[in-house]
Amino acid sequence: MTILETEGLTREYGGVIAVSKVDFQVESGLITGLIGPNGAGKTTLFNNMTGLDTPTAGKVFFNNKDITGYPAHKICRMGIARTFQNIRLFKELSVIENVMIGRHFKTGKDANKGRFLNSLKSYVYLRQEEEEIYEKADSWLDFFDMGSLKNELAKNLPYGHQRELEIARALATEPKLLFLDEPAAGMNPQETDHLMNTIRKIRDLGITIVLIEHDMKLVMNICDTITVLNYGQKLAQGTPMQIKHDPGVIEAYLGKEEE
Ligand SMILES: Nc1ncnc2c1ncn2[C@@H]1O[C@H](COP(=O)(O)OP(=O)(O)OP(=O)(O)O)[C@@H](O)[C@H]1O
Repeated sequence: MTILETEGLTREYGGVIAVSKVDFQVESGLITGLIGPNGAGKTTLFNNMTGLDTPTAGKVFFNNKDITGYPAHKICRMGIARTFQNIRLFKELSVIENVMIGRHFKTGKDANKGRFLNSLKSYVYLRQEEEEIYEKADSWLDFFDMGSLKNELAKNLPYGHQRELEIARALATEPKLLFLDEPAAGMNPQETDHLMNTIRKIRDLGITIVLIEHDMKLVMNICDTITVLNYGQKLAQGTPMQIKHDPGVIEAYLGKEEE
């Protein structure tokens, strides 16, 4: 079943066509890789599917609903979460507070509900909600084997843990679909191996994953399906094996990587 798709998605900046008429499909329950050389349009496509940017043409559908142009917070509440290429943690906050912020983002609307007249009721409600948010964040940290680090400041974590903490924060919004933008960037081989296991574990929870990644070992090992962009256009789509042997892909991308 297709959980998300784009139809003819195009994003033009002035004269630059960053993404051109891309039809991209994400199948529910799978890990989809999005690869391509630098400047191919991967992050632009991510931004246009997650509400950080609006396509100049084309459509985005989530569970068959047209979400083109929806703002990021609305898309998040519908069940799509993401991480970014660069680390965006609150470095002076604790590890668990960073995860709780993700959960607050999801529940924020309800927490503000009965603002004035129901202030006492809402105080009790917020206390309860805060405890639930803490418990939930705690269980996500256990999932990431970071339970013992929950009171550390985020800035004191080793790099690989910081990147995984960002994923934990995104998961705290309870998404059905998770976008990861270069999750292994800057990781050493041990950290990358740990990340691969983590991503598989997330998929096994039933969460659909789309990832942009330059690390070919990671992409080829964990993706069920891969889409390749080149100069803003879709060049190929298939299993890792099909992509590995696609002459157009080898010329545009993998060939260069193997040099
Ligand atoms: N806000 C913008 N204004 C103008 N041009 C942009 C903007 N964002 C992206 N571009 C251009 O669009 C093209 C695609 O960029 P994008 O960042 O999406 O590529 P990418 O595949 O994610 O690259 P990388 O692997 O290096 O992160 C590039 O030529 C880039 O310079």
